[in-house]
Amino acid sequence: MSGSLIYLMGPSGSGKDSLLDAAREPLAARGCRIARRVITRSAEAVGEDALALSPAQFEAEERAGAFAMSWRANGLAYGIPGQIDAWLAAGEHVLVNGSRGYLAQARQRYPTLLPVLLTVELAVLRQRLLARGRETLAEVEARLARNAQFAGGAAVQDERLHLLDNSGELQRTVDNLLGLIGGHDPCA
Ligand SMILES: Nc1ncnc2c1ncn2[C@@H]1O[C@H](COP(=O)(O)OP(=O)(O)O)[C@@H](O)[C@H]1O
Ligand SMILES: O=P(O)(O)OC[C@H]1O[C@H](OP(=O)(O)OP(=O)(O)O)[C@H](O)[C@@H]1O
Repeated sequence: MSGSLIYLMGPSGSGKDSLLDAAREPLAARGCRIARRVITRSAEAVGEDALALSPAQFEAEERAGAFAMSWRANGLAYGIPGQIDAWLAAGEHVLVNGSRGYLAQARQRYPTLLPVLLTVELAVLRQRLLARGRETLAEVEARLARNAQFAGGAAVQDERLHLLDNSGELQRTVDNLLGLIGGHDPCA
């Protein structure tokens, strides 16, 4: 039987990378892998353990069919390696750091995916983006504006969506993610 795909989404700064880092070991213990993303962001950028490619390299990989999923946002290109299909086919569960803007397309390819939306109060979001210090003030404002476009939109009103609040302690969010996943069996 094929494994389940957990598609994690959330605004920039909501804590997706932090959550995945903190949940890595307990997820692995439940037979759930976290896909390593390919991003056209410099390798020095603080944050997740993603593979950095230049835009030209990314496009070449994309054309060659290297990605199971790929999208553009925040002036960057993001890809999920095609390797996840082999993992899923082998019955392994896979968690990906996805995009709200790409959810509909992701669903077309993986109709049974489990969509999880990480949420955080707006004031906390702004403060976390500023404290992270990775983006310029203009880039932070652009990310908040992108988030405002999603608020109330189809991707966040979907009744199949599982909401996970990360306004408080990260460990509580980790526990809630594990509970959510366990409750839907993929990584139980
Ligand atoms: N529950 C939390 N409490 C306090 N700070 C957090 C929490 N979750 C994440 N952060 C911090 O918020 C910032 C954004 O988190 P990050 O994981 O980079 O978000 P994303 O990957 O969604 O853009 C980071 O500086 C991180 O340390
Ligand atoms: O359509 P959206 O839901 O807005 O998502 C667009 C992209 O932004 C996020 O990137 P990322 O996690 O790299 O954000 P970060 O740069 O803040 O870490 C998310 O993971 C998507 O790749």
